[in-house]
Amino acid sequence: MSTLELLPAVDVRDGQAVRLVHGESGSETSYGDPLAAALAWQEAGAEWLHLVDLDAAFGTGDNRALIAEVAGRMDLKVELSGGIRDDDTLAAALATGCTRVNLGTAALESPAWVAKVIAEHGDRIAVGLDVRGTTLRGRGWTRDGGDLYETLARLDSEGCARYVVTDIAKDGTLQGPNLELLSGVCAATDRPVVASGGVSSLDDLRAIAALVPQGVEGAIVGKALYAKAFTLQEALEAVSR
Ligand SMILES: O=C(O)c1ccccc1NCC(=O)[C@H](O)[C@H](O)COP(=O)(O)O
Repeated sequence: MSTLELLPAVDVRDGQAVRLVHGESGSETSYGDPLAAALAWQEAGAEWLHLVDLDAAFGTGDNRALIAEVAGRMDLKVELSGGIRDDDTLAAALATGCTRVNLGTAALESPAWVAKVIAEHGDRIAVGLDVRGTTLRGRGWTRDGGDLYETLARLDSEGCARYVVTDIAKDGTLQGPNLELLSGVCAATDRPVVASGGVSSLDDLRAIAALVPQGVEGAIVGKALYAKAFTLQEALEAVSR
């Protein structure tokens, strides 16, 4: 059985590392300098960083220069998310040298463009399936965007390499991941799944790791690390086999 990958999260709003509750704009808790946070996860042994431009996701500006600086300073693999919706924003994201980008809104609103960039960039494109129940949400998780399983079937047929699955009701709440949702998505696709939202404890990570045989490849951890529920070293140890 292979090890669950861990992706500590650095979500950037107005130049600061923050965490939101349910992804809602205005619910920010600030955790200071994004580069310092990213370097801390890297020094603690992270192999991945999940880096989000929340302003770009919400349409309240962007942190493009800062995101490029953080990504450029990392020796680890970077997954870049937030507001990547067209050729310009995709080119800027890929030019940071990140390992892959995570498309959200575009997969709901611009399916033809997403199919094209999946064909062009393959494994460098992941799609974020951000849901309330089984309804997808786009535009910084503020607008409904269709049915999870219908969209998943379409993206599978277009060759999407991987999905980042977030239960918005859990995100930033420290209430534990939605294991049922993760199992449901894994049953519906043969592509790897990255779990996101709600991790609160090492037991949550062990529960997600138990889904690796079903197709879960990784877990994003945000609030729990900032709240010091456990250290990254403890998390890496908990999911290594
Ligand atoms: O990833 C996005 O594009 C995004 C857009 C709008 C709101 C939030 C967004 N991402 C949030 C995250 O990726 C979180 O960092 C992640 O789900 C961690 O959640 P948690 O462990 O519950 O803090």
